[in-house]
Amino acid sequence: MVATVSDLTPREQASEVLLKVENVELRFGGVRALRDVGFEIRKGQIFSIIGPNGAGKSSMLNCINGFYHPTSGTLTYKGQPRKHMRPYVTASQGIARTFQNIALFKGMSTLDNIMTGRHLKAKASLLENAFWFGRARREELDHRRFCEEIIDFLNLQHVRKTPVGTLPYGLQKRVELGRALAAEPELLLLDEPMAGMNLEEKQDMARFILDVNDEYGTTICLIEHDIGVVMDLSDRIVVLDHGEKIGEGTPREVSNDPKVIEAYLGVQEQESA
Ligand SMILES: Nc1ncnc2c1ncn2[C@@H]1O[C@H](COP(=O)(O)OP(=O)(O)OP(=O)(O)O)[C@@H](O)[C@H]1O
Repeated sequence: MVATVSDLTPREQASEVLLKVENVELRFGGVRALRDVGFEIRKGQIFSIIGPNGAGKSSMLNCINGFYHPTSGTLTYKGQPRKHMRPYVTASQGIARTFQNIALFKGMSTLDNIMTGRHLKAKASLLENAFWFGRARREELDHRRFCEEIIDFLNLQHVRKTPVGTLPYGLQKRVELGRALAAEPELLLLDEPMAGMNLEEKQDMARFILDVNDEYGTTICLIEHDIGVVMDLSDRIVVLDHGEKIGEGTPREVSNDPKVIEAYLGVQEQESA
């Protein structure tokens, strides 16, 4: 069941629905990765999707960015229902993502990796780019300036020229966030941004996620197994289990929901004890 408006805070009620997911079903042969899933993400929210391994979280993110196409159900982004949209089209409409396993160009520098996030913003023609004159030259300089701002924002100045493959894991994750931000997304999908990080790296990443949401006004959809982080950051949480939505609400509502405790939070506590 999608949350009723009365469940939302006044700030959330005042903001428009950016993404509406209705009755989404996703099958891989006999596997039903998602079953009748529905929720709404409002502009400005930090929205999290949680649940045990194999619950369907990444599948949901892949449906949102067009990597998978739901077997049935509807995704409506900015009021427009979408049908079989490819990732580059969703990207051009303002949806960017990071991946569970870092997907960067390891031999390239931090700056060059972040610059790759700008390619959809390029308008210069092939000819202009080939000879690097006129619009191509101006664009390149603008993109570079924009990426340098992101590097400052994410505190990456000291590694701006370093090949990312040589950076510690936490910094690589931060570069990946920078590359996603370079696309100036309205909706940023983060797939386990804290995975494999130590406590200090997690605290840094949590701070950056809050700052991105606050300073850039970016709406965030987060998948994360670190429940402490999820509870601290999220405005709203949806809980999946075996492809089904078993709970939704504020962090407080979700953490007190017996169904969610039984399926996920209780198990998490036992594992970390
Ligand atoms: N490309 C695929 N082909 C076949 N089955 C898939 C595919 N992608 C996902 N699945 C199946 O769909 C189900 C949901 O997987 P998904 O990766 O979405 O779960 P998850 O909640 O993200 O898990 P985790 O927390 O371990 O990343 C699993 O049973 C998985 O094996």
